[in-house]
Amino acid sequence: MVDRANRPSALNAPSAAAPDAQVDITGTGASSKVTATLPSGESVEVLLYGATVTSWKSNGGKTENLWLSDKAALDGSKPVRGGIPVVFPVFGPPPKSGHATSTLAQHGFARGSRWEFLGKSTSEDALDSSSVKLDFGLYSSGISEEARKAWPLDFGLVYSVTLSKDSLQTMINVCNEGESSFEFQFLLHTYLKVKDISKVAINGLLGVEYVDKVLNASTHSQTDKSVTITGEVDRVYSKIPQNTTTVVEDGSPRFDVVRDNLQDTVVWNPWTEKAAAMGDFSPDSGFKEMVCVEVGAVNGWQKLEKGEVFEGGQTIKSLL
Ligand SMILES: O=P(O)(O)OC[C@H]1O[C@@H](O)[C@H](O)[C@@H](O)[C@@H]1O
Repeated sequence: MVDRANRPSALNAPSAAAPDAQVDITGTGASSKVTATLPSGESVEVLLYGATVTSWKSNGGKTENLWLSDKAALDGSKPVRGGIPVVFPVFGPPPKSGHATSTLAQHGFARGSRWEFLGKSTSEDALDSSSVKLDFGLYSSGISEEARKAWPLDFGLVYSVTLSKDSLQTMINVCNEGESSFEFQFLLHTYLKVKDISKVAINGLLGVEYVDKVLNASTHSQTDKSVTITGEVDRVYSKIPQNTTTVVEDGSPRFDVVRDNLQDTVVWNPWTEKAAAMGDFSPDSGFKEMVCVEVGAVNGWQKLEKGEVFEGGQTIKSLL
């Protein structure tokens, strides 16, 4: 169990980040964000609202890897359309009844809550001069009254975002701080930026079963080596045996998405009509420049007993 007294905080964290990595906190209220930049130019930006990573630049800061809608709300008025929203404690629309999450909003409350910046924490990786680790926290006491009423359970989340030269790692730590067990789902809703969706192939899912949300939630098996996107795609791949999913663009590997203690991956692209129907999705043609590859634990529920901790996440490697 995470000991509250020992949680890192922005005030008392030992400054173990890469010696020259620069970390800035800018903005106020719901628009506050933390930016970290490595001496070699790579950077990451995390909005405290949702602990949403809104930008990740590699290649000396020259290549943006995440798609962010031109109309994404960055003022805390609604979850961010783009970047990496954190989905917890339920994925998609919650079960209609009979589950503790039933009255929560789609994708839960974590992406719509203001997180705390806990600071630059010590870790072996962070001692490497080419990486910096930022920790964010969200606790039961920090969510809206409405969310607390809908899910009155005591939890602590610590979300760690580690920027290295060619990769970004995002890991969640979920702790049950209550007196009884609870169940949850978790997902990292990553919007990857691509140049041309017609040239994108997603590999690493061959033979995996998926639920196709576009085809009435029917179950299928991935029979092609690559998933290609030529229309709306909304698939939940489950129990994936291998940890790496590779996004290939124009024949060359562009991203490796490596799951850590997570077995599921959602592939989503809204395509023409769904994109146009979302008020915060812009430009309308933006679906041609993004694909969501969302790692998670969304098949069934993760159960945590009192005091137990779950850890899982991803490392995305930019292969340019
Ligand atoms: O509009 P939202 O709530 O951000 O959800 C976007 C999409 O998120 C994906 O994860 C879901 O599989 C889709 O069904 C959903 O449409």
